[in-house]
Amino acid sequence: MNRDNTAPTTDDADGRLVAASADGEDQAVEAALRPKSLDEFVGQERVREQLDLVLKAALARGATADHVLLSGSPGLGKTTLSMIIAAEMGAPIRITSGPAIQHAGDLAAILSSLQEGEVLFLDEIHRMSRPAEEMLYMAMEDFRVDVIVGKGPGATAIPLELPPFTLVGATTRAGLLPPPLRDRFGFTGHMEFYEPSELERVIHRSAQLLDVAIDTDGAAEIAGRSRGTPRIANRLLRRVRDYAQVKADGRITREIAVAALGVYEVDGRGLDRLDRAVLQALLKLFAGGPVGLSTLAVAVGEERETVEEVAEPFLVREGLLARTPRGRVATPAAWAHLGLVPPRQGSGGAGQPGLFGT
Ligand SMILES: Nc1ncnc2c1ncn2[C@@H]1O[C@H](COP(=O)(O)OP(=O)(O)OP(=O)(O)O)[C@@H](O)[C@H]1O
Repeated sequence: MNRDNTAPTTDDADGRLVAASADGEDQAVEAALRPKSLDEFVGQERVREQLDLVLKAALARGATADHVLLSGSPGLGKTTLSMIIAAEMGAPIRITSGPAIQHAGDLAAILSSLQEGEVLFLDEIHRMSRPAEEMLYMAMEDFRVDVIVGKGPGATAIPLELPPFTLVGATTRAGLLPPPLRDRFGFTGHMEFYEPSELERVIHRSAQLLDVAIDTDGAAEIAGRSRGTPRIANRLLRRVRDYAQVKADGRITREIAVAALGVYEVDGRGLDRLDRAVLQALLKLFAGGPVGLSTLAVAVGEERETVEEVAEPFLVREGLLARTPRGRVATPAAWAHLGLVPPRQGSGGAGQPGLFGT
């Protein structure tokens, strides 16, 4: 395998234990934990089943598999799945990413060195430069690129034939892809967040590979705090393992997992210190809102972008916070989660009586 670029998306890789994007340690350990076949890949039943058909049909025809687009949040297994596609097809894989391809020439160099049937994994495909994107259209459709030689009026396009290859594009936001690019994929798989029971299976599998003893309740406890994301589940498992080794006999039980994740400030629902600070400010200082984003950010001493991009998406997904035209509002579940009682209707607070029936 060839990795041209290892830069992860860093939008929330700021050292948080519950960040969905990969940090350096993750990258080192992940290779060992990645499932190697579709059978080993946990969850994502629909994508797995559809992909299985696509790959088996291509194998039966003796052809290269259709181009595949995988969309979904960081850490849900897009890179893993691309490696599995290559393994199932018995093909080598080349890994690169949109931000690493700034010029069409960068892409031409990669494409022209591919072997027949090779899988090209292009992470963050929505961040590729425009000229490279246009070159990719032709490469995907006709297995051909025009290499421009020279500059200005004397420039000439030299057509270059490419061997058939399978492009696996990954994006966190399929909606950002221009339709001509989206349309050139024969198969699109949308990766969903994982159910806790699926994450439990991921955790048991990883524990076995890491040679860590863990019981059912211990795995369930970690799974429930992993925000639907295998990468976070694997990371929490490693931190709980550390705790179990230092403070106990190395075996992970529910009690150990609860104590360890308490030390790391990841609560029962997977919220960390920042998430809880935002909720606490919203509830305690603004009686549940509505309150403007900037005001909320000042109250927690963070940048507006940090609150909006790092903390809020998960709080919204969990149904703890709502973004409304009048500002941020806490839901009844937020009060319950922090063990607080919402103010009574018409009690004069900044709350918005009636919005959630509180
Ligand atoms: N379905 C799964 N079963 C078991 N482990 C998984 C699964 N999906 C992901 N993982 C594990 O989670 C980690 C992150 O997965 P991966 O790197 O494939 O995510 P990604 O979606 O490509 O993330 P990014 O968008 O940040 O590149 C890997 O260690 C992988 O082993």
